[in-house]
Amino acid sequence: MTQPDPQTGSEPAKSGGDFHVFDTTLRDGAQMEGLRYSVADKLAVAELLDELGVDYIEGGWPGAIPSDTEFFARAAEELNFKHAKLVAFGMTRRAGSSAAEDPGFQALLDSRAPVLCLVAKSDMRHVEQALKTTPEENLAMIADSVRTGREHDRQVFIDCEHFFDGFRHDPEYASLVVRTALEAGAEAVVLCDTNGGSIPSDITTVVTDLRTRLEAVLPSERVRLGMHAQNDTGCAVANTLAAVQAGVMHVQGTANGYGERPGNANLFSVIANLETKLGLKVLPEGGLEQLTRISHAIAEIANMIPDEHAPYTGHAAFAHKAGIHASAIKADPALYNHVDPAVVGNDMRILVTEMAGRASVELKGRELGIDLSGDKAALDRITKRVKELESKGWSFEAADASFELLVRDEVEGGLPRPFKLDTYRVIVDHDPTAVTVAEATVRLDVDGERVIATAQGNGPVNALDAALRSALAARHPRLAELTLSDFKVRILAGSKGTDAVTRVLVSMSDGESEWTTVGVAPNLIEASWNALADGLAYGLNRRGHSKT
Ligand SMILES: CC(=O)SCCNC(=O)CCNC(=O)[C@H](O)C(C)(C)COP(=O)(O)OP(=O)(O)OC[C@H]1O[C@@H](n2cnc3c(N)ncnc32)[C@H](O)[C@@H]1OP(=O)(O)O
Ligand SMILES: CC(=O)C(=O)O
Repeated sequence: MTQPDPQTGSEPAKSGGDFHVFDTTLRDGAQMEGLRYSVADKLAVAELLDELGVDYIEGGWPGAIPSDTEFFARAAEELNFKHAKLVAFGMTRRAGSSAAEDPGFQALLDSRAPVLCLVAKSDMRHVEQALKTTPEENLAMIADSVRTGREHDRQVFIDCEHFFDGFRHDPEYASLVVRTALEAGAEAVVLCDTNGGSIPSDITTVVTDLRTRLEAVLPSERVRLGMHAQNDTGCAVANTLAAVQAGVMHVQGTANGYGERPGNANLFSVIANLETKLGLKVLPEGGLEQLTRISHAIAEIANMIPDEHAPYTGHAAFAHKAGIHASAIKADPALYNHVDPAVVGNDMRILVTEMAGRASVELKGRELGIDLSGDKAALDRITKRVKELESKGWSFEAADASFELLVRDEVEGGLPRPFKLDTYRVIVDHDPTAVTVAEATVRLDVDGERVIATAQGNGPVNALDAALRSALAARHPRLAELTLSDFKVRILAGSKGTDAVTRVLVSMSDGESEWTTVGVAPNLIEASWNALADGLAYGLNRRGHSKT
């Protein structure tokens, strides 16, 4: 790749060429508080990252962390990457020894990983106070470790810990560390903002100065630098891009930005920005479209809730709520999307709330397969109803099914209702010697016939659900396929504190898709009933109206 010129701001090259995307989800990402992968999890994440098309996957630190040693042993047998190379992370050999005799270094070779990434000290203060050795011995540790790795046919990367702080403190020494590693045969030297305290202008200044120093003593093609940014200033992605624009050709980061403290550079944002903003094709063909899927799949394996608001991959990354936005999107989605969401495998969504205008309602209708264009009167009525209901605590943005029921009420006289409620009654029976049970009785009008059913449950809503299903089972056997997948309650403070209302969101599934309805009432059971009854009615009608 031709490096962009930071002085002239010339355009970066259009192809990634020998640019590296280096993922450290399984090593640095695993240093995140609250995150713990099993070996099987790590194998699954590595496979997903290879599918995405990253060039290097750092799997952990064999020899230091027992489960990482096991991961590398299993990876050597079980993983068959299409594109990526597996990397074993470790540190340069200990002071006063040799890499050949250092047991830690030997464990890296034993891991059978074809690539090593070794952390090295580049800040003089760390050499003196943490390593407690001399500047010369630190350089010898780096050179010896790189050469020994190369002698064993390994590609070797050097991660220069605290590089930016070290360079500001002593630029001569920090540059000498990088030069020593490159001269010893390192594939690239990665500049780490370990404390994450830098901002983009710091990165540009340091990388530019460093390149000038190195290119004065080395051929420019040998000055191969990388960037590893922590997110302590919230600038990790911006810092990585600044480094690329200043000439680095290797970027490190983690899936969804997982990592120690506030995390690492979110590699998915970095990749998307490199491809769509800097014109660098860094993934194989088709990779970028997998970004959203792979981001969510890794979150699931990591047992983390996917970040709804993550750039590019979040569920809300292309969700538009404001009426004015929707009205422009109606003319052309590009007016409010910085890129086409499909490029990263995501979707645009229109949210209908009290901030909606007619355009939002029309676009949302289109998403649900209902053409409202040209029906100004219906658009006015629906927009007005949404605003009124939202002001009373309803929330349609998370309840598409309730919005669809409302729209169909307005334009089609409503979906056929499988039942009409006459009354219900719920009793909760607390017995200190037994499990508390709830009993519900419902009286319904089903196709003109009165049906009464009673059922028990572990709580009032569960009992109501069971009674309703029992009343309808004979006429609607498909009810058995509809399961309750989520139930959320929120108490909304009223104006005087005592007049609070309850909002319930009920999500249901028929095994193929999921839909959500909302109910609002001063009473928890009433709000739940409303959401539940609408959810079941919607589900029973679903085959006829396929989108939620
Ligand atoms: C910035 C980063 O995120 S780097 C990655 C950090 N990750 C981890 O630390 C996770 C895994 N770490 C571990 O399991 C352990 O810390 C081990 C196995 C590596 C070392 O454990 P111990 O031998 O008990 O040493 P301890 O953790 O107390 O201290 C680190 C030692 O490594 C030395 N060291 C630190 N960096 C380097 C380096 N780049 N090269 C050589 N030696 C180093 C320190 O001087 C210290 O030496 P000492 O044992 O003589 O005091
Ligand atoms: C190596 C590394 O993870 C860091 O310096 O942040």
